Amino acid sequence: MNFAIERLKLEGLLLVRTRRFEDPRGYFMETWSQDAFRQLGIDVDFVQDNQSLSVPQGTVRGLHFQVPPYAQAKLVRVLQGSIFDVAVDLRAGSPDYGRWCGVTLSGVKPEQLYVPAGFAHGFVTLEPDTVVAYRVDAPYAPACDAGILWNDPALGIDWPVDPTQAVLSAKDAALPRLAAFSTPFRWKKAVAAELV
Ligand SMILES: Cc1cn([C@H]2C[C@H](O)[C@@H](COP(=O)(O)OP(=O)(O)O[C@H]3O[C@@H](C)C(=O)[C@@H](O)[C@H]3O)O2)c(=O)[nH]c1=O
Repeated sequence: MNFAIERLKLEGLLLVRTRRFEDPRGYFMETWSQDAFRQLGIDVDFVQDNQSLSVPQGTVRGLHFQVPPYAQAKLVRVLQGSIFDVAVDLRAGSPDYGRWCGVTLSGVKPEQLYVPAGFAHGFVTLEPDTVVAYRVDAPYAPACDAGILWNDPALGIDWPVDPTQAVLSAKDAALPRLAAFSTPFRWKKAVAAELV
């Protein structure tokens, strides 16, 4: 088994550690294995791989999620640089609703964050030229794209960035606060075949 999981403080949120085989050439590691993940209790069918480069340190992307029927679970890793990666529980009825959890991920540590559907996700880059890669289990569906303002005081996220230095897209800077989402979502699993 090349993977081990650590349960984080929000139910379902996992830190996935990967065995790295090092030799004089460098290293080899698996980054995802459907069989191994199933053995660990993570039954997920990824359908899309994403990658982003954030040039300035202090780039904030998030907090993002897709609403049903295209809600997404995400497996996030950093290829280069480092991030403070954050997930916010948006599952109606969850004892953790509205609570956040953050972990540092970097290109030099074989760790990934597994974020189940029902969470908003975002990160701030801690170094210039940071490359983030993640797999998602539902396709991109712009009509289902949603987000919450990264520094909504109601969330109280302790972002390791000076807010006046944070670099955001215009879209992310204009996202609503959590209080704007009054209707709880039904976080049923997305069906890729529904995409036309
Ligand atoms: C997310 C996404 C975006 N796009 C396009 C839309 C847009 O023109 C351009 C940039 O999109 P965004 O500004 O939303 O990219 P970005 O801010 O990097 O969005 C990502 O943020 C992180 C935190 C996540 O969790 C991801 O799920 C995703 O929402 O890429 C796709 O074609 N496919 C996709 O899956």
